[in-house]
Amino acid sequence: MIDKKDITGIILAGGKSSRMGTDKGFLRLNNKPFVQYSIEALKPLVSEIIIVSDDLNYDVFGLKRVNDITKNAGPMAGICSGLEASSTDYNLILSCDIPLINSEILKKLIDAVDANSEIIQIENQGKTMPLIALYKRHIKDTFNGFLQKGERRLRVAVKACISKNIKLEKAHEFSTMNVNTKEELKQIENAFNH
Ligand SMILES: Nc1nc2c(ncn2[C@@H]2O[C@H](COP(=O)(O)OP(=O)(O)OP(=O)(O)O)[C@@H](O)[C@H]2O)c(=O)[nH]1
Repeated sequence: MIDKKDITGIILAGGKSSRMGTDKGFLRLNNKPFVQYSIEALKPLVSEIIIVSDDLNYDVFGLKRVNDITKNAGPMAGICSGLEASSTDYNLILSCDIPLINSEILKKLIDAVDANSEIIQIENQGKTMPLIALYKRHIKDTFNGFLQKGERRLRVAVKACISKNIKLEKAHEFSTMNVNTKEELKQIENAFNH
């Protein structure tokens, strides 16, 4: 079992939010900003939390915030900026649009650490989730190589690394739901209130 002091939490909170139309991290569920759910899920498991966003409004959470090194280049570029700022070998990476996430799920990623895997990601109903995943810091070099070639697709870069998937049991399936649209926001509000 790796120690908390060797793990950094990295939250991606940049991007265009073109489908939602407003910054997703500041959407609210039960009056709490979405990004705060990611922060609270990470907190018991990591030594430091870094938010990757050019938006100064995220400073309100009192955490380390770093700007994107490569602008408007999507989540893979955001991951590189976070890993560049991290001082630990292991890094739990989360998006800011998964307000039902919890520490129990993230702990499964930590428990699955082995000598070889560079990326350990959640798999839910056959879908892998590279934005609920544990990354070794050195994979930023592979990712930067892809970005330099103009390849921005995170899934393509993940395939080039040694990765392992952790399948979620049925009871947890809803916890990884992400919100991209106003309809999905309504769905998650309904789920939360029932
Ligand atoms: N730091 C950073 N985070 C990003 C970037 N692009 C996306 N993200 C984050 O990655 C996660 C998944 O984002 P997506 O839903 O794929 O993209 P988006 O730009 O937020 O939204 P769409 O424009 O609707 O696709 C969210 O937490 C975003 O905040 C980026 O360029 N930089």
